[in-house]
Amino acid sequence: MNPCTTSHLVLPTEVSTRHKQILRYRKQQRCLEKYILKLENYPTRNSCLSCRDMKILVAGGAGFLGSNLVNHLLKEGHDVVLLDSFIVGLESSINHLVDLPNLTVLRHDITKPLKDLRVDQIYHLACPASPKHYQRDPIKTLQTCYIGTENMLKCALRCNARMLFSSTSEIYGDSLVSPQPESYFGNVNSYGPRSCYDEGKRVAESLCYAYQHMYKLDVRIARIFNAYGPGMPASDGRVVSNFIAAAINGQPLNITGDGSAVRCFQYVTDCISGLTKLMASDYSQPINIGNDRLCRVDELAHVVMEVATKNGILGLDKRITYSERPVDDPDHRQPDIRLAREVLGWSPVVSLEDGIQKTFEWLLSIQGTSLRGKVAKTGAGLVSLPS
Ligand SMILES: O=C(O)[C@H]1O[C@H](OP(=O)(O)OP(=O)(O)OC[C@H]2O[C@@H](n3ccc(=O)[nH]c3=O)[C@H](O)[C@@H]2O)[C@H](O)[C@@H](O)[C@@H]1O
Repeated sequence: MNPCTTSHLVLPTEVSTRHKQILRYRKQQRCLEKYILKLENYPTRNSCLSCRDMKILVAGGAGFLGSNLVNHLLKEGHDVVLLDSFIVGLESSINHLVDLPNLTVLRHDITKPLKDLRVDQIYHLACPASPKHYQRDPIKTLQTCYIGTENMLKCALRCNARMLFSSTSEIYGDSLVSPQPESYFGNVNSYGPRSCYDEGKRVAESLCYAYQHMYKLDVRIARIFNAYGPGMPASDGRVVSNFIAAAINGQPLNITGDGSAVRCFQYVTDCISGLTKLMASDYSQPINIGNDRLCRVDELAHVVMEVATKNGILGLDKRITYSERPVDDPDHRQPDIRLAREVLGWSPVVSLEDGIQKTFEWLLSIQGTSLRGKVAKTGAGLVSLPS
């Protein structure tokens, strides 16, 4: 047996690694200090909700929706604590923000207990959302949905903060009704490859309401339908970024299935405005946030090809390939957004064509941009960026 592989041996390199970890941990503790909850100083919920300078925690803040939300909240003048495990979320998605004084970035996996952060509101968006990512480690996805959500709820409880949970259209499964109203209970396969996400989000909704029931915690549930836009990396794996990235690279657009699956794609700024309106509202039941314009997947392919052609990428006509449809891929997904219109006064405003054009321009602009490693690690698995 190679003695170097036995676990009780401590090699010199490990000693120095441990030392570095301790130093990083101390540094991180110093950075965390200002967020440690002091109950006597804590403002009441009502007094802080109308302020523009709230401290807001965005879990999953380096993800596609999270990074767009952080951007928006910073522009609104809030202090933002961005928390992300950076397993799916990309450091590059927040590189342009890290120098801002009112942003703090923490590397933290929400399945681990959370330090006492003092915040007024929590947007809990931390979970891989692309089937490619959430199916890679279904156990971790389930843990993130259940344990992670419970850790966020406990944090909200300690702070007396309002928490918005990002649920999903996937909780309706392969829907038997269309469009899907919030009252529809869904048609979900509890053991298929998507179940870790679908059932995970369902149990997380249930957990949010259990906390509301038991502890009067103030929760908001947004069921988000197929968002896309700038900030969704080419590697995301969802259809819009896959199609646009393929078009930019002059590759065929690959449809999984026969192209007849129906989705409704919402542009990211519409989604963010839906989330912030929901957070500011008094409505605590689940609410659909989506665009109700129907689009078959093959129609989306044509929209992307048209946009690419307009932008000077030629020769894409009929460059579509087909491959096997994923198991349990929902046939027909369309949000019923009457409730969001009525209760939040919200409806999507960006057309599919405009949104695809903007996303196309963004993906084109970041081609060749390499990731800059601005986020420093700490030994405890938490990271703080210098503000
Ligand atoms: O973005 C979302 O809101 C949702 O995206 C996925 O749900 P899905 O609708 O399956 O999203 P995509 O992976 O983008 O697939 C949409 C359709 O396009 C097809 N597709 C996907 C990728 C691709 O390269 N080509 C392609 O034809 C899929 O088979 C599916 O029919 C996730 O499962 C949800 O968690 C998430 O909430």
